[in-house]
Order: sequence, then C-alpha cells, then structure tokens
Amino acid sequence: MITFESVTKEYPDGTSAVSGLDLEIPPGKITVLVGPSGCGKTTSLRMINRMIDPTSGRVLIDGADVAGTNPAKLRRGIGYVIQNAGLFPHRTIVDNIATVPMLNGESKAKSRRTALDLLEVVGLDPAMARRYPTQLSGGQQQRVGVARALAADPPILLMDEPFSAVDPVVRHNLQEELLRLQSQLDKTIVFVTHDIDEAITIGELICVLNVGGVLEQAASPKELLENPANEFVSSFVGKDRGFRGLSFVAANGLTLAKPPVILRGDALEKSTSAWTLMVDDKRRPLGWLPPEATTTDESQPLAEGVFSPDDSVRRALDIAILAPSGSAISVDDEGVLLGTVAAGDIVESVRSNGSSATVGVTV
Ligand SMILES: Nc1ncnc2c1ncn2[C@@H]1O[C@H](COP(=O)(O)OP(=O)(O)OP(=O)(O)O)[C@@H](O)[C@H]1O
Repeated sequence: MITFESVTKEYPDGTSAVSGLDLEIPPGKITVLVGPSGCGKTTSLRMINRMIDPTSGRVLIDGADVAGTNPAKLRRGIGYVIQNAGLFPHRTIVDNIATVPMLNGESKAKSRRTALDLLEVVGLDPAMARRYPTQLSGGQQQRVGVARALAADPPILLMDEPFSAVDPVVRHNLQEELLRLQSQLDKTIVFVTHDIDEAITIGELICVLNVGGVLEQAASPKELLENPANEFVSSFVGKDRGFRGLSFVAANGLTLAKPPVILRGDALEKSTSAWTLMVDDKRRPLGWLPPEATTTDESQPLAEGVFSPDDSVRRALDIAILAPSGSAISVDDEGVLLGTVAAGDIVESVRSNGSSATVGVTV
C-alpha cells in the first residue's frame, strides 16, 4: 500500500504542483493517475521514489515514510519506466536490463541470465539481446524499458507515460502486454497518463487529477463512467462515456439469433435476401455471403472478428457495426458458432436495461 497523506509540493518558483493530496494506492493493482497537462501527475509519481520530496505531508510505503529511506536504496526496490524507455544508448539490450540486478550485487552472469529471461517475458526475441537501443523500434525499446524495470523484481512499478511515444497500434499492444504481465506478476503499479482511454483500458483504480494536483475522483473505471463525481471529471471522461461504459457490460446476456448457415463446399441451392454465414464442418464461422450470392466464392472474410460470451457488449457492438451483415457472430471456446446478434438488437437490449451509462446491467 502506498499512502499520500496531505501531500503538497511547491516548487522554488512558487508553482503549486500538488496540494493536499490524500490517496491510498492499493497493493497488487494498477492505479492510474490521469489528468490534463501540468496537473501534477509526474510530480506525484516521483514523490513515491523520492526523485522529488514533498514540501509538506508524507508518502508512506506499507506504513513507512519514504523520507526515512535512503533514496538510492528506495529506488532499487521500485521499478521506473518512462516515455522513450530512457535506455542507456551505449549499452547492449541485455546489459541495459542487467543493470539493476548488478547494482544490487548479483554477478554479471546471473544478471544477464535474468535479463535474457525477461526479454522473453516482455515478448521480445532473445536474439535482440546483443543489439543497442537505436537498433530497436520504439515499441521494442519500450518493452526493454519494462523488462529493465522488472529486473530486480521490485514489488512496485512506477510508469510515467510509458507508451505515449509509440503509434496507436503498438500502444494498444503494449497495453495488452502490460495487462497480461500484471495478471502473472501482481505488482503494485502506478501509471501516469493524460489519456483517459488508456486509463480506462489498464486501470483498476483511476485517480483523476485537476491542475494544482487536486484529486477530483479516485474510482474504478466502471464507477468513473457511471458516476463521475463532478463536471470536471465528466468532461474529462468524455462525451462518449455511455459507449465506453459498454466495456463493462458482459455480452453473455445478449439474445442470439440463428442466422442462415451454409457449409463450406456446399452448393447454394437458391439465392436468399439475407446474409448467410459460411461455416466449416465443425460449424466454425468462415465468412459472410452477401444476399443474392450465387456461389460461396463470394464470401467475405470475418475481418472484424467474432465475440465470445466473456467479451463485452462494446466488443459485440463494434463487431456488428463493422460487419458487412450488420450482425456480430458469437462463438464458444472452440470457435464453434453460438449465434449472431444485430447492432440494432444490441442497442435495443442495452436501452431496455437502462442507459449504457448505467453500466453493470446484464443484458
Ligand atoms: N522543477 C520544476 N520547477 C517549477 N515548476 C515545475 C517543475 N516541475 C514541474 N513544475 C510545474 O509543476 C506543475 C506540475 O507538473 P507535472 O510535471 O507534475 O505535471 P504533469 O501532470 O505530469 O504534466 P504533463 O502531463 O504535461 O507531463 C506544472 O505546472 C509544471 O510546470
């Protein structure tokens, strides 16, 4: 548990970066500090590892005031990841990652073995170990940054806009990767971003800060979308919070229809006015056949994907909107067809169960 007790930070020029921050950051979860530029996110984060000391108030880790711990020692137990990874340019990837274990007294050989293992953990080919940072893409460097922060196996990980410098696709992959890692590692992660979408994707607790380091709301993503505490939070969360709220509604309650189905290889007996789903011999969906199709060669691949009952209504609606047929296909764990649901029926289902902002309803 990381606790901020009435923490204030005023810089020597009089800037009030954080004022009277009271916050409890739970262990083993991802807590996101989010807010507009200059609201004191980085300042708050850096007060945890004493890169910055508060002007008044206390930051406690498991009840102990960090002010009583030697900063260098403190930082070796707290991983730190920043934008652009901040790798040492003249060290190879393996040596970048091995730095902290070596500082902690591990032998070079053992530290390098740890580093190679971590490359795999963060999804990088160990063959990259001998390269230098500039020989990696931005996303790969960011993964190395995460591996380096994990190298001493610290219980706490501080991440300051770690994925901001990469393109949206890589960013999405890195977010997914972080969630996958966290499901195995259970670290206490404090993550700074100015992007509310990123906060909602990865955060278990989201702390919305206003300029001057004022905490406007600390809540789960679902709670934040459902009940923004005030005007500032609701405008920061965005106008489409109703749609985003569907991320927290399970798709398992949607009523599925049985679409017309044709087996791959079978001849079309008669043309139909409806979209027909082509399946394989195990009833796994392969593609949509347009109305009036005369041959299965006209089938359109399922580029938009399929959803499972464990997915969210948002995912189902997204698929339905993108699908040429206007319907989303649901499959079981083996990829076998369960049924389909049209975009309009998804919306109707949500509406009849209350507005989508009333997340948590089972449709
Ligand atoms: N060393 C400093 N001296 C004076 N003022 C500073 C210093 N560092 C930060 N500030 C100011 O403190 C306020 C909070 O800065 P901070 O970097 O914590 O914000 P942030 O929310 O992380 O912003 P961003 O999203 O733009 O990175 C800002 O007004 C900033 O200009």
